[in-house]
Amino acid sequence: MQANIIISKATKTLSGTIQLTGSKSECNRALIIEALSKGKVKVLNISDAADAVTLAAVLKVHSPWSIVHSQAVADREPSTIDRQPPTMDHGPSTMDYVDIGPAGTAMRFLTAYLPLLDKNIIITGTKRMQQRPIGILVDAMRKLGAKIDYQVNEGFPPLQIHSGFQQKTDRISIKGNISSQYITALLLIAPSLPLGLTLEIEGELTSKPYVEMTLAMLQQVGIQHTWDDNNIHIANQPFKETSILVEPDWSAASYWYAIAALCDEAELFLPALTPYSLQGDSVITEIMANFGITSQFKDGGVHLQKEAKPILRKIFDFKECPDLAQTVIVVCAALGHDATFTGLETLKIKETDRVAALQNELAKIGVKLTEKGQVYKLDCSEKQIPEKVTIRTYEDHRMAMAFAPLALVVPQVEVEEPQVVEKSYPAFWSDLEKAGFKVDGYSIA
Ligand SMILES: O=C(O)C1=C[C@@H](OP(=O)(O)O)[C@@H](O)[C@H](O)C1
Ligand SMILES: C=C(OP(=O)(O)O)C(=O)O
Repeated sequence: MQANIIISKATKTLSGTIQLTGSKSECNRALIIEALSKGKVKVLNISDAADAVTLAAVLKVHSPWSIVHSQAVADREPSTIDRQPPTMDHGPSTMDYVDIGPAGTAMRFLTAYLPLLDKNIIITGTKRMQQRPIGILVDAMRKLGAKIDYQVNEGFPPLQIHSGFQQKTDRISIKGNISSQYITALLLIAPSLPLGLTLEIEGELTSKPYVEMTLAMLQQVGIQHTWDDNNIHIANQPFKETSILVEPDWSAASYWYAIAALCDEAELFLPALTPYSLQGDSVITEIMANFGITSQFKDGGVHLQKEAKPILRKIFDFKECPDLAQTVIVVCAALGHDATFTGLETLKIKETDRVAALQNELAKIGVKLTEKGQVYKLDCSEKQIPEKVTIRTYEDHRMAMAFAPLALVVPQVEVEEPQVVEKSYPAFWSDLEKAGFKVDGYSIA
């Protein structure tokens, strides 16, 4: 465990260039595609995000092809994978064991992918991962023909995946309002299923841009689909020989937008980000325009600039960009901007209950986030700025990164368990230092 760090910033100004790591979402999709394509598709600009590193290491061992598929992957230590002795429960075959830690997308994508490998594998994750629901996806995979058992609690990891997958149907109906990751997981394996797959999405679809990202990436590698009303269809079809270039992570960029929004003056360059991103979180450019941040795409990246202007927007919806919720809510709190938020339903089943975590930590500066049905209101009327605030991170990278910008308002922000940022943005603290923040107690592990 790492010691707490204390963040401070002498001036409310920001300048320079920050090179962000690759998108965890794009990279995790690309890695699964690379594996299923048996190396026909290569991944370029693999992300440093721990979740992507872990998934790459798992796929290095558990892949339908034996060639070591990319040097970057080959160099990584599969530290989370152990071959266990056979267990009595699963007959004579070897039971492999995969621990994907806190990586939600990796857990969901592997739950669809691993049954295709004809192996016996237990897949588990952190204590929190064992509380993140997966029943909807397991039910869908069972209907498709996978043999999956729950090891401890019905509906939650760890899962025992057994060999012997045989596709039983080409049509699955699946709820869309809990996590889009279940849908992405199924779409990623669809072209490799002998009968292809038609997915009927029941009810509303949450986090829709992530499903669009999946389909766009599949299209890039030659996989066609149709999407009519609620039905997405992908036939069995081959991947084309090509590469996928992972873009920098727009969710990571959001913290720099937040910092800029809390500065008096800001001019920052984020290379390689484009306005045509597959990542729905690129909508941060529009959201932050309300806080005076202009985004100019030139020189092969985006230039952020701060203009003083009144904040007029009062309602923000995060249904299509849930990972931006903490960033924007903390900015509103720091600026004392009372606002209303919707689309936060899925936040309760992410790395932590993010609504409860936000409520607890915002209370430390006297800001209330109240819940009425599906509408959340921020009340800054009793906001008070202490000399120092200590932020709990609840094993959630986004709690650490969303609250760090508060150092522009509170003289000292202490962050507990700062290593959580490794999940998606390992260089976050060193990038803050580069940008002129003082980060005391920080050491690269
Ligand atoms: O598909 C993806 O890469 C993701 C989908 C979203 O999850 P939900 O679909 O569960 O909202 C998002 O919160 C997560 O960080 C990444
Ligand atoms: C929810 C997230 O990740 P995951 O579901 O992949 O753990 C996130 O990165 O905010």
